[in-house]
Amino acid sequence: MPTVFVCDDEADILRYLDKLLSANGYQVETFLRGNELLKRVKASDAAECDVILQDVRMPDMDGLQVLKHLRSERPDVPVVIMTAHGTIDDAVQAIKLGAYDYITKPFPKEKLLTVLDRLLDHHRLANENLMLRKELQRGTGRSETMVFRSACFREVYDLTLQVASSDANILILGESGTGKELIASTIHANSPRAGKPYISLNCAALSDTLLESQLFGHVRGAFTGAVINQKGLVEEADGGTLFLDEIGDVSPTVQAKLLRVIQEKDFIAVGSTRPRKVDVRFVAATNKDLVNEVRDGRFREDLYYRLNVITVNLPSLRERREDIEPLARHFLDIYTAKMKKEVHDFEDEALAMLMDYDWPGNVRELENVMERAVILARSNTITAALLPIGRRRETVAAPHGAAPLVALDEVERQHIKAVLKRTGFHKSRTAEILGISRKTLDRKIVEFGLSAGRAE
Ligand SMILES: Nc1ncnc2c1ncn2[C@@H]1O[C@H](COP(=O)(O)OP(=O)(O)OP(=O)(O)O)[C@@H](O)[C@H]1O
Repeated sequence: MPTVFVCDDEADILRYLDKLLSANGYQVETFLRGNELLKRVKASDAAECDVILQDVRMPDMDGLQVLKHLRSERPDVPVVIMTAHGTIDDAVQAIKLGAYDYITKPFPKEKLLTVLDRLLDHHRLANENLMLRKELQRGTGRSETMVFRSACFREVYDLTLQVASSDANILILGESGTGKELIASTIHANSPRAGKPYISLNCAALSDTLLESQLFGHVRGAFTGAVINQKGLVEEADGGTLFLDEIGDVSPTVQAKLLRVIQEKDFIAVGSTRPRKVDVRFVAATNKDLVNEVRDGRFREDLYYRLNVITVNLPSLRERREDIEPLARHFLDIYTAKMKKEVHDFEDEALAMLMDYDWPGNVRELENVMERAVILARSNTITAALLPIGRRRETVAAPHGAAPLVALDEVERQHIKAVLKRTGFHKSRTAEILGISRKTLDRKIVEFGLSAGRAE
């Protein structure tokens, strides 16, 4: 339930607002004086107050002064100012001082509720962005062990270390889950930029406008909801490395902006006119055939050449079956330690199944399978029954005319398949209809074996 702090020197109005807002799903705290409000806000933490509704005329303190203090004390809490009819100057001043919006008294209750609703939506979005940014950057500086036994992956690894020491931009190609992100962070960790930021961004996880503002930042007022200046990831990666995953999904507008920052080493924040200098090394990755994308006009050729100074090609897991067993043992160790379980080995049949399977989702799929197996394991060995691979999905015979009874994930698979078919395999549209992110859809396509050629 969102919390509103309301401050007005008229007790009747406070009572009215308290009743109105409480009845509409808000938690309300009221204050008759500006300094009481300030004291409470200073003592509150981020979770305690979502929005402040404040009268601009107050007996103890000038309302605009209160606003000024509020903004410097807690710039994260948006303030809506209430002004009297005919005092537009106050409203203008308040907006200049950083109020989110103003509302003129007397106002119809719907008007106030709409303003608050809209504000909380924007605020929620901004917080989600913040969480997303944290999520996106979670990989920063991680130094995971790279496990392999095959000669072909050894070559990839050697090339990775070799190119890491240069400052060239690098393009990593490989199917989903082959370890592109891991290679990117290894490049950074072994480069002269190692002590500087490593920032990773999945371009397909964000809408076009959000991606642009995440990358280049925005200035206050650039669009509705842009209440503060926001640094972009390009700027945050200054001096370090920016990893752009799923670069093949980037729109032409963002492609043009990326080309500029790579070529000119400067960028312009959304809503700004002033270019800013940065020094960033770009590592990009995709599971798309970029040459095809360039040929079909969906990806700029000049950007392709700028990013693709050196290419690292990651083989799929089925092309390096020698790596399956060491990887499976590696994930077994990780998840038994995590879940504090004593599972040390594989039944022969289980190992044979792992070796036989085609792994369309590559190392990520193997990791997921191992995590699940460890969770479900009841003894100290991984048995074939714990592995959801290579077995036919069971159906229960149905009475004449009725649909067969199938497992829930089969229903999910069929539904995703049907929507994909209906949209002509348009992934963004499909994800939108299903109400899931593009990334989740991609994962499910792999998991359910629904790639374009196979979703017949
Ligand atoms: N050689 C390896 N050794 C150990 N762990 C690995 C190896 N390759 C991949 N992994 C692990 O497998 C998971 C998937 O790898 P990663 O995220 O790097 O793949 P990706 O190619 O970037 O996937 P996507 O294309 O879906 O973004 C990660 O948890 C990663 O740490």
